Amino acid sequence: MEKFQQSMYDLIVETSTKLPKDVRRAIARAKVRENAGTRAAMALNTIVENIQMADENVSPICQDTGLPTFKIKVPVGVNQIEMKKAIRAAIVEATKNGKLRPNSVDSLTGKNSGDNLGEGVPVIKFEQWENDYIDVRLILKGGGCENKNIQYSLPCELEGLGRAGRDLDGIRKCILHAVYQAQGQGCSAGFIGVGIGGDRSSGYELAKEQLFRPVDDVNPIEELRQLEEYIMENANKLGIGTMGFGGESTLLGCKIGVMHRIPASFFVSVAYNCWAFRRMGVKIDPATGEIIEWLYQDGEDVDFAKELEKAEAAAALEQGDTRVIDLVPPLSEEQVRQLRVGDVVRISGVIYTGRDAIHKYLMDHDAPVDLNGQIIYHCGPVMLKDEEGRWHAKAAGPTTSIREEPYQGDIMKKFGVRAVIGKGGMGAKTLQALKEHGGVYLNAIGGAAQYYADCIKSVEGVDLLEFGIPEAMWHLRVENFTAVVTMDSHGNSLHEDVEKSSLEKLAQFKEPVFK
Ligand SMILES: O=C(O)C[C@H](O)C(=O)O
Ligand code: SF4
Repeated sequence: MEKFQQSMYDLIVETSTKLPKDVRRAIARAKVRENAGTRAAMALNTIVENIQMADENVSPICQDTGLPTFKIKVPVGVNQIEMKKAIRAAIVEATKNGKLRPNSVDSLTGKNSGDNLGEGVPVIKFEQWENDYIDVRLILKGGGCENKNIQYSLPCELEGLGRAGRDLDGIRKCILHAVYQAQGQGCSAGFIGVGIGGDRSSGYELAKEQLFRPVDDVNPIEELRQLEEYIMENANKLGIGTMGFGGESTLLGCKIGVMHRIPASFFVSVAYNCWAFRRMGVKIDPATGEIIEWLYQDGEDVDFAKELEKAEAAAALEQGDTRVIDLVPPLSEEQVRQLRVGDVVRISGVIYTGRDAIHKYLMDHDAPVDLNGQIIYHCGPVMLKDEEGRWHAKAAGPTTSIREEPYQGDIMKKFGVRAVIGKGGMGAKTLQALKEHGGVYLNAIGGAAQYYADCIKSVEGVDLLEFGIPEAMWHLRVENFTAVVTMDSHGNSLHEDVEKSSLEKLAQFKEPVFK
């Protein structure tokens, strides 16, 4: 087994940097559906470009490593303790090499361990089997989509859909509702795994297990096959679209599993995974530890380079009616008030990252830099220091902004911040503050971590690094950083509009389908 650690390192790097073929095909299908020229189509093009860049740079597709989860099947007699040690060592090495972001945080002190190890991290689950090889599967499921997982206890009342009872039709309603409530915040278009039955923990476990099924397999249970097909057809009618910009591609895959339950409980658990569906697997020789075969690599590969050429040609034709506005911070109130929902902005200059820890901190501390007229970027990048001690951004896409909702408006007013960049949109409190104070919300494309890292020309400084790499305030000099205005200072919010219209569309699925 002396090659096992290297094999695990290769698996981690491959999972973090290259999407498997089945996922690529699903994204390519979504591209065909999304109408050229819309914001959703533009977002999908950025996603495709990002996938391509991650391939070429062998760098993380998305900056969020998630909670690395290994599922391993071993022949009887294989030493699991040694395997665990090798996996942990491979995780540390991949983190050191910028293939993973240090993502393991002490829940009580908030301290980032710096190497992706911690109490219960990574997750490693073993099972024995009677085959003569080892099967290792890895999923890197990010936090934004994890936060959109949802569990229903039937019977229940669902907004838009009415009562969901303890039957297949009730399950149908829960799944549609799960897609609706995620909106664009889990970086749609997404994939869902559904677990029917079990208790609260085994139900979620089953839901997550479904994410290991190939996207294009067929459910062997006839009712579930029908339900999967129904969901794929109808969830895409909700009009949420890529990034929640509105559009035709909301769901890329739906896999449903079932287990027994106890008489009093009926859970439907839904695990939501973003488009950056990083899960991979290998077969391992138990004698040497070498990789015998890569999984999820059957079937046709998608030539994204060709797809991009087509998209660029279409975009050139559509350019006409899009306002593209160049912004160089510091921004004035007047400049910001000219921006309207739907405008595309291109930022050049220095922007400051700030996410959960920074927002909490700024509520009762001074800012480490003058933020007047400045732009805050909701982002926790992957950073590497070179031999001369200079920092480089290896992956830097936006994080889910709604988590900052309790703070954002107050912080914008307190420090004179004029714009925030993030993804998934923000709520009524922030919208009101944008109106009162003169501010704007800019939606970047979630998961496009290579695309945005490429816009970062230098790292000019960092404050509050004691919060850990993802939570520190990085000063990033960017060039042509592109984002879409989705909330403006005139009370308009694309997110509010899409949420409202998708709720109306959800209501069309109220009547029973599976009797
Ligand atoms: O932690 C992050 O970088 C982002 C997170 O995955 C998110 O979707 O909000
Ligand atoms: S930022 Fe988006 S793509 Fe990345 S892990 Fe979070 S939900 Fe997934």
